[in-house]
Amino acid sequence: MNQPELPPRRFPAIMRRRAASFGYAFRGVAAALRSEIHLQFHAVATVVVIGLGFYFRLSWLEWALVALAVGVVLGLELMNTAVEAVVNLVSPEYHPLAGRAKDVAAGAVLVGAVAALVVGLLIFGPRMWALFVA
Ligand SMILES: Nc1ncnc2c1ncn2[C@@H]1O[C@H](COP(=O)(O)OP(=O)(O)OP(=O)(O)O)[C@@H](O)[C@H]1O
Repeated sequence: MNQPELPPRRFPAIMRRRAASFGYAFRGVAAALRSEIHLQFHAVATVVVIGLGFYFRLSWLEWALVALAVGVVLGLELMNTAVEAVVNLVSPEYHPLAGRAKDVAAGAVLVGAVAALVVGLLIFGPRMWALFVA
């Protein structure tokens, strides 16, 4: 008896496209890390914060807050890098709107960094105080 004809196997093709998208995203992160000094600084700060987190044995909730803060800052820094690249592409010459776009993108990073600083001070501040001062 003839077997019923199976539909074409599309699942692997979808998976391949997803994997390619992840590849492009990782390539973007790597390119930004190579070229952006601010992002390199945040990456080093992230490694330091993770080390401190293990040293001070953070709770799950504290790890969650730290992860959120780190993710927000790194994500905004990447978005800022993307905005700068697009602005440089479409407006290499001076234009007030180009300047505003770059300033606002930089402002977004600043807001995220201040929030992350507050989280860091609340979580690590008392522990540092107890370690070095008290
Ligand atoms: N094409 C432009 N038109 C108007 N103002 C600009 C333009 N390019 C940059 N600026 C102004 O100069 C500032 C610094 O721009 P720049 O491209 O040097 O970015 P940056 O924040 O120093 O980033 P990075 O150091 O990561 O390259 C901007 O925030 C903006 O105010």
